[in-house]
Amino acid sequence: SGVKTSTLGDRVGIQDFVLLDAHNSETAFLDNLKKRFTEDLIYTYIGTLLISVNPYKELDIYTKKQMDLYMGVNFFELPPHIYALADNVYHTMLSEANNHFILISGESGAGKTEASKKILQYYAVSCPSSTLLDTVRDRMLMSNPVLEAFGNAKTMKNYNSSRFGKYMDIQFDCQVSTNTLLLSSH
Ligand SMILES: Nc1ncnc2c1ncn2[C@@H]1O[C@H](COP(=O)(O)OP(=O)(O)OP(=O)(O)O)[C@@H](O)[C@H]1O
Repeated sequence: SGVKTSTLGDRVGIQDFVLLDAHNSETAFLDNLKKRFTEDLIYTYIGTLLISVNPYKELDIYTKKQMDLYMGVNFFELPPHIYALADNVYHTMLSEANNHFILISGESGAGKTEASKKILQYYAVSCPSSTLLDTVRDRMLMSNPVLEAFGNAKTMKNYNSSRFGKYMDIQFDCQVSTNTLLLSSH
């Protein structure tokens, strides 16, 4: 089949496509995604890239407990998760002291907006806290409904489709707290 069972974590199919024997087989690739998806495992890595399949239902994987679990953990120690990616980017930024970006792409309804919200929520919870920062964070998280109210529309593919591209710039101060969020629409 070209798919071998991982010995780590969730054990359904393979968690990282780098381990797929049939690395040039689209069928094996899709089979693995499907196998994991039917077990509600929506995330799979290709090395440090993360593939996400929209579950179109609420999953119990975005709790504070899950966030705590992924904080500061080695990328490949736990099952693939968007929190692992967010955490990895954050810590790489700290250790390399330079800018990093997360590029989220996919067709309409793929779950890009939801993914960006999960990342923001993760940073809101995992970064150091103070009264001022909490205010900035709340504003940051609450900016989404405002932008969606102006820029989203119901389409055939997505009942809440963003009709604009989104660029978010999260700036951290030297105490590595979230500082500012700049948004621009095109
Ligand atoms: N991780 C998730 N868990 C549960 N539901 C999700 C998840 N991701 C997406 N969805 C569901 O799918 C819908 C569409 O997702 P989203 O709006 O993020 O897509 P998009 O890729 O941003 O689409 P567009 O390009 O049209 O704006 C969401 O409103 C939500 O109902």
